[in-house]
Amino acid sequence: MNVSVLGAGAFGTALAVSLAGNGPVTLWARSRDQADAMQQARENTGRLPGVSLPEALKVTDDFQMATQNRTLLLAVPMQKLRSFLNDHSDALQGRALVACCKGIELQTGLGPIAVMSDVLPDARTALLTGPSFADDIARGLPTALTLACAGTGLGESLQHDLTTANLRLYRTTDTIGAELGGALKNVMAIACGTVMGAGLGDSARAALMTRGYAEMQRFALACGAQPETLAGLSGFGDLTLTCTSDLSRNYRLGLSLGRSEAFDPSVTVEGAATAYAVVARAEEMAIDMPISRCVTGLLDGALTPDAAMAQLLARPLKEE
Ligand SMILES: NC(=O)C1=CN([C@@H]2O[C@H](COP(=O)(O)OP(=O)(O)OC[C@H]3O[C@@H](n4cnc5c(N)ncnc54)[C@H](OP(=O)(O)O)[C@@H]3O)[C@@H](O)[C@H]2O)C=CC1
Ligand SMILES: O=C(CO)COP(=O)(O)O
Repeated sequence: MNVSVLGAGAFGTALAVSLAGNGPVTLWARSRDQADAMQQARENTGRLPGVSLPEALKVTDDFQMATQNRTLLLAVPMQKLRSFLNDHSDALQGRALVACCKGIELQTGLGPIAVMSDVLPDARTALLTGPSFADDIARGLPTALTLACAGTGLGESLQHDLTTANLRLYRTTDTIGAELGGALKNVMAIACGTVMGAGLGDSARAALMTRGYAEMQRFALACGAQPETLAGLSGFGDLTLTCTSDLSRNYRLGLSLGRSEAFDPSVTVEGAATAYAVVARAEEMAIDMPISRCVTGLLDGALTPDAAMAQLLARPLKEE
């Protein structure tokens, strides 16, 4: 099995480390300096410090060389996916591409699979998503993910290629459900972090997670997702992880909002742009997304945590 991971951030590096347990893996970094430094130090000191890169993992900035392999994982942030595909469209046309990002594109309202198909109509596409911190995967801790692929044959072959000793992949053909579960849970994680940062309590977080899940389902089902997918690893599973752990960057952004503290803008926080994308699309579709709307209000500075919570509590009473 020959796999390349394109994008040497925290997640790309972690996946490459795990996959190297199966055989040779190439990890592509866009900067030559970064590729050289990683190749020499055998560590991604910037994004995944403390994890040794195994022998079977080669780091390069040579895109042509990296794309010789059969399976290509794309580990760049959601809002950068389109420009990455455009920059490398010649090499990626007609290939099997597995997106590893979570989110909805701000300009178009599309998820990762739809963006890949939009830019490269001949590509065969899949999505790897679900509850997993890069650090856990890289340290070989047990992890289960969802591999979403509309084509059963390609899905089975990717599931086989990308499963490792500690990384167990489940398969689905519901690409819409997998895309939306992974995108929306990040918005809910910002909300939950805010509640915890503001000291509003564990009970409030449990309420937000549950009503957030209802909101995720409402939106995803209206977009054509299957309810079982939302209840699986890519939806409920990732919601649980991200809303309860301060290893999550989305949750940590929320903590900062709750505490009125500054947050480093260079950190990848997918839920921020996705919140705006979801609210815009929900308005077009006349879907009620009160928690997502509050998250955009918090991000804008238009709402304080207390005002957001007061807004949610003052909504008309209804059946669960
Ligand atoms: N970290 C995690 O625990 C997990 C992350 N994910 C998902 O993985 C995706 C990536 O996140 P993560 O790796 O953590 O983010 P990081 O911020 O750690 O890394 C992002 C990487 O993308 C690269 N990049 C950005 N723009 C481009 C571009 N236009 N062309 C090529 N490369 C580019 C960056 O390169 P440079 O350094 O040169 O800027 C960097 O290597 C996100 O969607 C995230 O939700 C999913 C599960 C777990
Ligand atoms: O997606 C993740 C866990 O499944 C990682 O979460 P963050 O992007 O919030 O760090």
